Amino acid sequence: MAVFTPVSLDDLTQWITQFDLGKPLAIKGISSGIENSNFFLTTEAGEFVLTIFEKLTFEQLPFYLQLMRHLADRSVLVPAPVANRQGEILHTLHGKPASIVTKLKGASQLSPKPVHCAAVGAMLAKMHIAGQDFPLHQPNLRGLDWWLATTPTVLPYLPQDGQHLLRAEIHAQDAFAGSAVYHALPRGPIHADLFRNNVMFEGDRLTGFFDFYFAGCDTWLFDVAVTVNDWCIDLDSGALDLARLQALLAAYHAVRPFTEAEREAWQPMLQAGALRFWLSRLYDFYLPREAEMLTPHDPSHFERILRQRINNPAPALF
Ligand SMILES: Nc1ncnc2c1ncn2[C@@H]1O[C@H](COP(=O)(O)OP(=O)(O)OP(=O)(O)O)[C@@H](O)[C@H]1O
Ligand SMILES: N[C@@H](CCO)C(=O)O
Repeated sequence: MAVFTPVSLDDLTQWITQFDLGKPLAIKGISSGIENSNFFLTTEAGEFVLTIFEKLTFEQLPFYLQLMRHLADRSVLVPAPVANRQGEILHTLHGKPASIVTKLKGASQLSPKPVHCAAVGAMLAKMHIAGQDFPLHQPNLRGLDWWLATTPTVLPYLPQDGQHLLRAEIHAQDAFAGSAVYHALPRGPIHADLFRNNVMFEGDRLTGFFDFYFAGCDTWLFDVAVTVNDWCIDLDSGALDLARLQALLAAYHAVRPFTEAEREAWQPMLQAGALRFWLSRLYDFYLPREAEMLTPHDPSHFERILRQRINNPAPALF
């Protein structure tokens, strides 16, 4: 159960008239989300996803929704926010921020093969290029500043060897972020959470990226590292799967060639991608927010990935 704010067809009868979507025909709560109340909505115009935002505010949402609109307008496969007749894409329903976006076809591919990784790599590169002229700016809110602030909060919960690893890695990442190589990295809006459960496929055909609510402006290579650390690994050991890795990187590189600085930064960036999710999972595990509904993700998964990246450096980027 993850619909926090119920919505019925009756609630929509009047509300939906601000859009050119015809009459609402069916609405069904989606159970898998943990951040928002999501619904599949069928109207005379087709199928959509209605979201009521439970935590994000009216001030925070334009960056995410406008970014999706911007990318969709440039043929990147993402849900397109639907505007009302006034051209607005952020709405109010039951007193909370709400959006309607197009529904992606298909389902998540949770056991990806190289062909799926290649599709993800190519679309990610396309997304980075398409985001270059996006006019709004928001930093990656789960970037270095957040890692530095969160580390002392979670350190006391870790055993000695975990504390040692976390201290060493945060120190290394702080130094890396001050380096000339880091400052030479190309950057722009990134998804920043492109895990297997945030991409849809129909068979082997990618139909879209979704869940942009961790997006922000950061290095493109960080996005690639986060994506690789989920799509191109053996989930039990955290070890890289070279066939999937090669497929994702080659497809990305064919659309947007990696730069020399990115080649130099690849190893520390893979570690940064692992550190980010180790920290957020530690935080959610040891300091759960009030009224947290679901079991937090296992932090040790990303500790394993971080140790793997340190002990078994990835092949060089081409
Ligand atoms: N545009 C879309 N098209 C098709 N399905 C969607 C779309 N948006 C969301 N979904 C479905 O709704 C589910 C929950 O969405 P989403 O992951 O964005 O929610 P969330 O509340 O941010 O959850 P979480 O934080 O767990 O990722 C997805 O797993 C997916 O099945
Ligand atoms: N992808 C994140 C969850 C937030 O979307 C994780 O696996 O920790």
